[in-house]
Amino acid sequence: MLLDSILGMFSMDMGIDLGTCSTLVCVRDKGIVLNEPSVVAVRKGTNIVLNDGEAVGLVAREMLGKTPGSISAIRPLKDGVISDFEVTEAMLSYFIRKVHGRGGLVRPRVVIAVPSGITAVERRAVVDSAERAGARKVYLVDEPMAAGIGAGLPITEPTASMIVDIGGGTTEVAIMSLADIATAESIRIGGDDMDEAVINHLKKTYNLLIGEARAEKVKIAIGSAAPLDEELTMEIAGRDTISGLPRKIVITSEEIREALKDPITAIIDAVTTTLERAEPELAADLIDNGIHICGGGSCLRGLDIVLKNATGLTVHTVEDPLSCVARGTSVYLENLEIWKDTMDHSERGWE
Ligand SMILES: Nc1ncnc2c1ncn2[C@@H]1O[C@H](COP(=O)(O)OP(=O)(O)OP(=O)(O)O)[C@@H](O)[C@H]1O
Repeated sequence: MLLDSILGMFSMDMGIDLGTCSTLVCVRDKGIVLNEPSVVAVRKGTNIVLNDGEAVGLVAREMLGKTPGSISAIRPLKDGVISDFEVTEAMLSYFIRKVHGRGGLVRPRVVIAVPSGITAVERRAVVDSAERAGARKVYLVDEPMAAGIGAGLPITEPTASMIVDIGGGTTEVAIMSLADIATAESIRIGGDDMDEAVINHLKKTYNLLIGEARAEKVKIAIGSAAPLDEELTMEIAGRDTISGLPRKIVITSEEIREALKDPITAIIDAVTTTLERAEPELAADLIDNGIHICGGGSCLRGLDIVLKNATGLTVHTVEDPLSCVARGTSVYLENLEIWKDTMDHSERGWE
């Protein structure tokens, strides 16, 4: 333990929100120092990362449009968990190197936020990947706890705090009290499923094929969960599935809302089931404390309204909803000496 504290002085310990869409890294006393897409550019059909392992994150996304054909973009996390180990390791290793610098004397300790619903095997995979990517010691925290702490909720107090974190691949719902998760639900549905719903709608209704990036743009530009004061329209280009030729159409926010119904209903169901399973005392606290929503998906117009209607509780969107998990990991870093024994961690490493 003493050795670890001394080593800590020579390494730049970091907190990582390893997300399906983006990865954020924060460093003690410096806040968020990296925020890049969780994308890796590899030579097509292989796991070889381009540019000697440097084609990761923003660089990978930029390279994509420029040299199509020989390069494929891999998102190594799916539904919030690692779907491609080798590529995740390459990605983590690049991010750790970028933040820590090659000159770092000692390998860093790393706190990683993971979905609360992942299996022990999946947790192990995250630890192994981070260790091989250059971490000295790896600690895991549950995403809802990190989100609660990052949002400044009183999760260590004897009152209920409820977090709904809607990410790209997962939605995490948790009721917390006394620094522990009392009831939680993690579903593998998030913003990516909304994009897919947009793609399917356009294919089915207009025989128009669009890609994921364009579908995400539609969702962000005119997507909603509840009726808007002023409904919106948008022109969208894609490829006609019958003629094979490019074509443009105009779509409305009403039809996109209808298309998004399934993933949104799944999110609402996860929230109501969690509430139904909560201890009555904690459920009662939530009448005053309300629900806090975060993650990129919480920015969808009207999501707060449909959640309020379904639960009867006040719904607050946390400040800076995309970075609250990362901010929470940085609080864990600050308190690592006190909290580390309560956290899931790698058995190897020096202590
Ligand atoms: N304004 C917006 N309206 C709707 N959705 C949005 C908006 N901004 C971002 N998103 C969506 O939020 C999702 C990404 O959220 P976030 O960065 O919190 O996920 P992540 O942490 O990478 O994923 P996960 O937690 O599942 O691993 C994407 O699906 C993105 O399209």
